[in-house]
Amino acid sequence: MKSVIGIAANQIIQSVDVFNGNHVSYTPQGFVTAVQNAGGLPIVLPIGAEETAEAYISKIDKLLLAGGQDISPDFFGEDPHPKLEETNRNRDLFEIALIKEAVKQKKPIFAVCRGMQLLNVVLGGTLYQDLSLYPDWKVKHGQQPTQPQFATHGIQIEKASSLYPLLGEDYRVNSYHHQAINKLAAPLKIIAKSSDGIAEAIESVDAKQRILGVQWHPELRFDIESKEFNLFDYFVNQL
Ligand SMILES: NCCCC(=O)O
Repeated sequence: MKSVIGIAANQIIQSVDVFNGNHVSYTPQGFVTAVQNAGGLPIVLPIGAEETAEAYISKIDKLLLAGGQDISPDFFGEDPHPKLEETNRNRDLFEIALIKEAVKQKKPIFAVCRGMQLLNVVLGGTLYQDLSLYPDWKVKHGQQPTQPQFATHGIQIEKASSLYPLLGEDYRVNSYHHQAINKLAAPLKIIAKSSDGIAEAIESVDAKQRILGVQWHPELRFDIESKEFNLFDYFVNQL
C-alpha cells in the first residue's frame, strides 16, 4: 500500500498571462515527482477553510509543506518589518491548521523552506523577518539568479540526527530564503546549520512526533543529486 502524501498547495492570485488571467492552486512539480519516485501517492491539498484541516489530515498518511511566501509576522507577535515580502494570510491560516491537526493525529511532517519556518512558528518559535536583522549574517542565503540545481553554500549536520545518515556531516545546499528561524520552538531541535549559524534543518525533540524540516529546496535538485532524493525516500518510507 502506497503512503498517501498530502502536499499543501500554493496559489497564484495575481493575474498572470500564462494561465490566461486565471487564479490557480499549484505545487512545484519537483515535490510531486520526488514523492512518486519514492513510491508515495501525492495528493495536492488546495488552500481552504481551517475547519477542513481535520478531514484532509485524516485522509493522508503524511504531510509535506512546501516553500513560498513570507509568513505573516503577527503569528509570532510582530508587526511587519519594511523588508517583509509577499504574504498570503489564507495560506498561513490553512497550513497552520494542517500542522496543528497533523501533530494532533501524529502524522509525520516534512517541511521545506517556508514550511520549516511556519512549523517553528506554529510550535511557539519566532523568525527573523529578514536576514539583515540577524547580527551574525555572513552567508548569501538567496542565491538568485544562480539556478537551483547548483548547491551554493555549506551546512554542517549533527551526527545524532536523522539527516546524518542521509547526507553526511558536511553537505552543500541551494538557498532561496531571506527569512530564518530566530527563537527555536521548544519541541524542535536544530540538526544542521550554515557557517554563520542559521538553522538549516530541524527535527522533533520527541521522536514519537516525526518531523523533519530543511531550509533549502531538495525538490529542485533530487533528480541530479541522489542525496537530495534520500530526503524524499526517507520521508515517504521511513519517517
Ligand atoms: N518566504 C519564506 C520562505 C523563504 C524565505 O525565507 O524567503
